[in-house]
Amino acid sequence: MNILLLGYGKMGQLIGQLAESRGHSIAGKINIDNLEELNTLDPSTIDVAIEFSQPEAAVENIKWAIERGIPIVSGTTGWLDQKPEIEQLTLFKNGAFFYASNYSIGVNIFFKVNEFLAKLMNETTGYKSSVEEIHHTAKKDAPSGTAITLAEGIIKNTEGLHTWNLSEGANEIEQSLPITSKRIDPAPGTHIIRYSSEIDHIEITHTAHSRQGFALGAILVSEWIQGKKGVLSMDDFLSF
Ligand SMILES: NC(=O)C1=CN([C@@H]2O[C@H](COP(=O)(O)OP(=O)(O)OC[C@H]3O[C@@H](n4cnc5c(N)ncnc54)[C@H](OP(=O)(O)O)[C@@H]3O)[C@@H](O)[C@H]2O)C=CC1
Ligand SMILES: O=C(O)C1=N[C@H](C(=O)O)C[C@H](O)C1
Repeated sequence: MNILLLGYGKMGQLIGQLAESRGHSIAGKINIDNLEELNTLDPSTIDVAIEFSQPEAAVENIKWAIERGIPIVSGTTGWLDQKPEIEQLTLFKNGAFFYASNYSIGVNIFFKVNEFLAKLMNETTGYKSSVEEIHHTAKKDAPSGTAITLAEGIIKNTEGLHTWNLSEGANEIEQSLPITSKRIDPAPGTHIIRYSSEIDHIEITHTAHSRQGFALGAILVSEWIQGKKGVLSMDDFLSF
């Protein structure tokens, strides 16, 4: 595949290295300071655009690819209020748009375990649920996209929980799941789900040891998306 990297920071660089080691070529490495390079590219030579940039840049990057008929695999977090607009454009242009808040296979297994645990906990009383995420200090958004996906998985399966809130103290909000965000270097990404009662607590944790799992997942999805159309997600890609 010939891959265009939209965003060439920590993730873009790792994806580039890994993609080349799998025999793919890189059509371009686009950052804020060389955006004009996009005008020199021939879209018909690009098999996929992989987008890991920043919240304010994601929508324009994704639109750029969809409008040129290039399948787009996006991992940028913190812009999802505009996802419906992107989904509409994808369908209108008969394009291919893939989004995941986390491309690691381990985290996607963790998402399933989280939903299963939430269903079990919904059958009992006395436990308070919460989410904690820990990332490096350069992260621009909070809570993490992964923490939001985890919170949605809990809320969907818990009677009486209707929303989530970014928790900065001990204050509890009725019918809301608290998410705590911590920024500690060099944490690539840790997510903890807790159910606490007076008697005990239950905790499940996913800890990324590096960014390798995110990068590999994005490449595997980019290989898989070839020839596909529509709005796609990890549920389409994974068989579990
Ligand atoms: N879904 C997943 O599995 C994962 C998602 N992420 C998400 O991916 C995103 C990127 O993460 P990461 O690589 O660590 O962040 P970095 O800050 O290291 O990289 C982001 C890059 O995007 C560049 N950029 C800024 N504006 C634009 C633009 N308009 N077009 C193209 N590139 C631009 C930045 O350039 P400059 O530095 O010059 O501003 C920077 O090089 C984040 O939103 C993060 O949350 C991260 C890991 C996994
Ligand atoms: O910014 C990061 O680094 C990460 N961002 C994603 C998120 O917001 O969930 C995924 C991963 O945890 C790393």
